[in-house]
Amino acid sequence: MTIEVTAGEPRLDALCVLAGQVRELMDAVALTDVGEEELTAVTGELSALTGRLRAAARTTPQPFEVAPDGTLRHLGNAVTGAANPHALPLAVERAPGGGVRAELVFRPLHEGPPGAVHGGISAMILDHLLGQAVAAAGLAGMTGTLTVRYRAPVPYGTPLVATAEHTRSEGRKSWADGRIALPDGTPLAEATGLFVTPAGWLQRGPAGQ
Ligand SMILES: CCCCCCCC(=O)SCCNC(=O)CCNC(=O)[C@H](O)C(C)(C)COP(=O)(O)OP(=O)(O)OC[C@H]1O[C@@H](n2cnc3c(N)ncnc32)[C@H](O)[C@@H]1OP(=O)(O)O
Repeated sequence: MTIEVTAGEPRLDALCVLAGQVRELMDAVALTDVGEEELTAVTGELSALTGRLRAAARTTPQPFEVAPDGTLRHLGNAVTGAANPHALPLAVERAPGGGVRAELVFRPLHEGPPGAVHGGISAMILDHLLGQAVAAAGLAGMTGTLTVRYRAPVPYGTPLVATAEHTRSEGRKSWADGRIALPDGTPLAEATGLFVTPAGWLQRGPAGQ
């Protein structure tokens, strides 16, 4: 899955490419079977590379910002941020029938129980998607509660589809439902969540603008 980075921003583009390379590194670490000597040698090289990146460092990830095309983006986000190696990254889009959807493939490094994705990783994806469904309805909020029903083990290495939709609002409170499913629609994990719009956001917006 590739995330388009707005043209004309070569440094951010390079940062996202670096983050993608680090994701490959993380996968390689999780699966490597090379011997102890090679592990020690690679650790030494990585330590030197880490030092080079820390030569000029910020204290927070890439912020919420307005991209040159006018859209709001958050390249540092732990779920969607192309500049964050922790992110899949998830590419969320508006669903044709309303709500939001994302296609995703979990990887072996997301393993919790043997052969399946960690429940907390699934919950993280659902949390974000439900939040984005609420935001798509014009009601951005922070998660107040998230309830997940794990119906079947979520596999990694398999194409999956996550969907979510805003269901109702009362004042600053909004609810959303969502699920991670097989491509044929069979639900594996289902969630419902309550999102509260902090009073301050009504004046300033989530990015503090
Ligand atoms: C587009 C991007 C999508 C991103 C999605 C990602 C979402 C996330 O992961 S957010 C991170 C996880 N969540 C958090 O860190 C939230 C931490 N908590 C908070 O910041 C605050 O407690 C917050 C914002 C939820 C509520 O604070 P505040 O606005 O002061 O609430 P408050 O005025 O006390 O209550 C407002 C209403 O919400 C209800 N409420 C507040 N918190 C909760 C809660 N946790 N559970 C249930 N109800 C709640 C109150 O009962 C009250 O209801 P009513 O109006 O009926 O009396």
